[in-house]
Amino acid sequence: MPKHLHVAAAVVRNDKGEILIARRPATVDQGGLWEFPGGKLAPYETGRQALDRELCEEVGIQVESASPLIRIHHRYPERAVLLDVWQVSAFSGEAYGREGQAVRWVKEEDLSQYSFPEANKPILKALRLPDHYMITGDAENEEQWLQKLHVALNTDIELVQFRAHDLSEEEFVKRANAALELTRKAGALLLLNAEPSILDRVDADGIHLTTERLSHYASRPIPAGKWLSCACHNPTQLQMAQALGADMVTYSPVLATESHPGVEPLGWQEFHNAIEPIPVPVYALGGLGRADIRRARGLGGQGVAGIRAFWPQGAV
Ligand SMILES: Nc1nc2c([nH]c(=O)n2[C@H]2C[C@H](O)[C@@H](COP(=O)(O)OP(=O)(O)OP(=O)(O)O)O2)c(=O)[nH]1
Ligand SMILES: [Mg+2]
Repeated sequence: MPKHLHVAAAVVRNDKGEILIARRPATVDQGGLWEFPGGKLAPYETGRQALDRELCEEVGIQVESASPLIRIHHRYPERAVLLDVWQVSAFSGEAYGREGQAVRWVKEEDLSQYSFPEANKPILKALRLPDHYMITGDAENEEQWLQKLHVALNTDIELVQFRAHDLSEEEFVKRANAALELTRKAGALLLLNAEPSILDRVDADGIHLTTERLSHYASRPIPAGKWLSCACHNPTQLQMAQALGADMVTYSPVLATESHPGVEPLGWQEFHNAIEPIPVPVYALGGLGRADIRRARGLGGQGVAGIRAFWPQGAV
């Protein structure tokens, strides 16, 4: 049985929005690669305590405010690690390599130019995803629907799943192209809840697979440059989504919802237990709203997804 290491690591941002990375010495595990500063938990330390200590020891800063980002279980040939990754938004001190290692502040969009350990891949995804994910709802007509999308994008929606099971394919494509114009202007991502082949007709940012569609694929059905989201309701489906290389998943129903009466909710404990081994950003879905984002993140999720909580209700 390989040794299992619990490691706390931090994505530290400065006030220019840049992220702190450090280079691992050539001689250690994953040597020569860039990393987010951090290290192993000492006995009896919590992740947050280890984070504070390691950042002080390695890069000379004092953490003032941190929140959980993602937990990643990963198996290297030599050892298994649990990366307990935090986002640090406030700190004091000037970062430098206290152990002689190179450290750099880099723009988020430039992180992909650096080589990180294999386990870090989901961190780079989680960083680019917001903590709430809007699924589109109804409107009286197309014009009002686009108006609602516009209103949502003007508030703080950065990730949209276009879901409309009652439209014909032609109508869906037409509306998706109109939606794409709005999301592009707003700098938001648009995922289509449809067959992956729809990307030939709409150059959206990605696809959301229903659980039913998820079960039809043995490998990733869209290119790496597009985002793949999957709907999951049990641990087996989470594993299937992970095997397809999903970039994010929704997990539901965490609480009871009006849209699925009679379906037994999973509850928060089960949400946490199910997603813990899955190194993919997970949005909690089902009867949740903005007030639940902190809880979802505290339990290892990326945030909350929903229709009702985010899609403008009534006339706009
Ligand atoms: N700190 C950190 N470790 C990472 C990252 N990605 C990744 O796979 N790891 C792995 C590499 C190592 O196997 C383990 C971290 O262990 P470490 O050797 O840095 O721990 P440490 O700082 O406590 O080191 P030391 O006191 O033993 O010198 O986690 C990352 O982004 N940051
Ligand atoms: Mg370290």
